[in-house]
Amino acid sequence: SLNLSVSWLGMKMSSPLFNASGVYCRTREELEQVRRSAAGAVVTKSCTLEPRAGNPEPRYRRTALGSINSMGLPNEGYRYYLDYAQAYDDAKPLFLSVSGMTLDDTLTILTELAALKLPCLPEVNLSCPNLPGKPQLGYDFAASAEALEAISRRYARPFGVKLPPYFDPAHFAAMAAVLNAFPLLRFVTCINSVGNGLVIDLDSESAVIKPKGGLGGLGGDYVLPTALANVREFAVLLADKHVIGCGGVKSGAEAFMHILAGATAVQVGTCLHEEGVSAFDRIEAELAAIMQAKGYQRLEDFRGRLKTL
Ligand SMILES: O=C1NC(=O)NC(C(=O)O)N1
Repeated sequence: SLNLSVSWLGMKMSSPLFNASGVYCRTREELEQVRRSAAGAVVTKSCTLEPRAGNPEPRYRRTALGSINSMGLPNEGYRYYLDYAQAYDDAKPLFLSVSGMTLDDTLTILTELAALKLPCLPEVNLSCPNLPGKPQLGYDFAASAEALEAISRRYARPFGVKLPPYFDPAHFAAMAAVLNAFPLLRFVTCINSVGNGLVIDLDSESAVIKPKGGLGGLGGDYVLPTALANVREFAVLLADKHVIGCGGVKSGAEAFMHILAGATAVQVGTCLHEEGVSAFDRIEAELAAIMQAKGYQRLEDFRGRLKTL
């Protein structure tokens, strides 16, 4: 029979699917819905030192090809998520997404996380594209190296990062060189939304979201090929690290593609936002059907085995 489980970094996931940070994970009610669902893990909304209301609305829109968002890191503040993690008593892995407004804030949050000696791993967000005036850290290789150096020294435990999409082999190589210098960095999640797209409504002749003149991060069908390329490139370039796939997953087919490209596990964002947590059951069943049809019993049978022409 089929086995869709994933064992990595001392954790076991019964399904390779879980939520993308930011979706179904701001409040404990949402987190509990994901925990009780068929998802194999749970990740929290990126947290900051203080609670944040985020950007003015409208700040999220579904479109025919996916989504655009400029949420602006609305969250309950890091203590809320540490409290949730302390009370969390489930075999399903819990990841804590951290996105301090400054490196110091991120280090403060991580230091308090370390002190709690919880099993949950941090996913440090280097890629929020929606803070007016703040560039995505992941596009500044020197600043990324500085942050990873400080985290490795101060947190000094296994951690992961959420990366922005890159679009040039020189950038894949440059960021891989930075990431490979940090052995405590055990996973990268590729990708965050494709930053600063502009969706225009023809009838109203207007942008569809309010922040930043309508600029926002793209998700869904728009980003699948970019997400797959980033998963593939970092799966090849990073030595002894896991790549978590994120971007454009709406069925078993895209989940299969992410794993074929090298993903250890796969996050679902836009599709989860639109469909709800039943998406995990559906996508998992579709993935199993594809594996069955191809004669694969386990994810290891095809993970990373993308062919080229
Ligand atoms: O990292 C992020 N990516 C997004 O696409 N949106 C959120 C946000 O704006 O809070 N953050």
